Amino acid sequence: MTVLTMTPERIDSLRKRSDQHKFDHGSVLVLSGPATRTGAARLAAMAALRVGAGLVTVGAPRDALPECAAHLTGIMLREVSEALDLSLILAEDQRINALCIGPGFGLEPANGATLRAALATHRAVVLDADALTLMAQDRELFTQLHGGCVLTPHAGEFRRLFPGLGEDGDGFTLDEKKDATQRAADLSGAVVLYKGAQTTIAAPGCPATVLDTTSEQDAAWLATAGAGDVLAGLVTGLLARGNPPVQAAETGALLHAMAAREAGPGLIAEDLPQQIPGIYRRLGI
Ligand SMILES: NC(=O)C1=CN([C@@H]2O[C@H](COP(=O)(O)OP(=O)(O)OC[C@H]3O[C@@H](n4cnc5c(N)ncnc54)[C@H](OP(=O)(O)O)[C@@H]3O)[C@@H](O)[C@H]2O)[C@@H](O)CC1
Ligand SMILES: Nc1ncnc2c1ncn2[C@@H]1O[C@H](COP(=O)(O)OP(=O)(O)O)[C@@H](O)[C@H]1O
Repeated sequence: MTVLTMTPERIDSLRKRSDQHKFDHGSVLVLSGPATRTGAARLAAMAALRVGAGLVTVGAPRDALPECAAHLTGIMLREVSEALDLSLILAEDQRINALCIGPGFGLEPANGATLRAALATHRAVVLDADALTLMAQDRELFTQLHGGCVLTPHAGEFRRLFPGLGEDGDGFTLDEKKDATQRAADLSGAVVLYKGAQTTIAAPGCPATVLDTTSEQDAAWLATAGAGDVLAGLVTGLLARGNPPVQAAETGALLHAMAAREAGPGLIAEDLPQQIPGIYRRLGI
């Protein structure tokens, strides 16, 4: 079994060199839901910025712009009210090289069109939460997935998106979870990061890797609202920084668990991105 560790190569890939500027570290766009539902996207955006993406922008519907502006400082803001807005932004700004869609996004039918527009550009994209549910409801969207996509389902989302592959009432052994993750990656053509105390990650045609935190009390505190949104942002930031999708998923999961250890019992989602500087310092980055 391949167990994930923070190897010297992984640590090296996280460094910034003195001859680089912000655009060398990629540009992220995180799509938000409407007013009163912007928190999840903001958590993801903060995580993407902390992990080292050069620029991070939240794309939000018009009614959500004041709420986002009141909360965001180092993160930029654009209006994305419909699919056309996203297509125009992505056509105009070729530097945006990683997207995050799903946290707090909403399940309105028009969001399916926005998701389709994102997939059509073949940009690297993390699909989480509502993006996964939208794809479960519209199988045509599922067929648009490509090798630059990373899917980050929890058990409920996995069951919806991959009927017949997810856990039944008896739960999964680790081998069963690995097998389901590999099959899901093969079916979707995307990297699949299946969340939980045992996180399994697979790329199409490759065996799954495992991050097992079942014996860790601190990691159990990740069972809190928004922790998954932070993970989605970490992976998106790592994609923007040029990591291949499977490496971005693996390094993101490792940093997420390290952030939980660092923050400890009582942690809430907002605490997780703030742990990254301390973790990087201790890793010698
Ligand atoms: N700060 C914010 O703004 C936050 C905003 N958020 C946003 O809220 C939106 C809804 O997302 P969501 O995940 O809460 O709900 P949903 O898609 O209905 O799935 C939940 C159902 O699945 C099932 N289930 C099974 N296993 C499970 C598991 N391991 N973990 C969790 N669920 C599991 C479970 O069913 P049960 O097991 O109870 O039968 C449950 O009924 C989404 O946009 C998200 O980004 C949140 O991120 C929080 C912070
Ligand atoms: N008991 C646990 N032990 C370790 N990690 C956990 C545990 N419960 C949840 N997590 C992690 O916390 C995150 C929760 O994500 P998710 O269920 O999508 O929550 P949200 O939608 O509220 O952000 C995932 O990364 C998951 O692996």
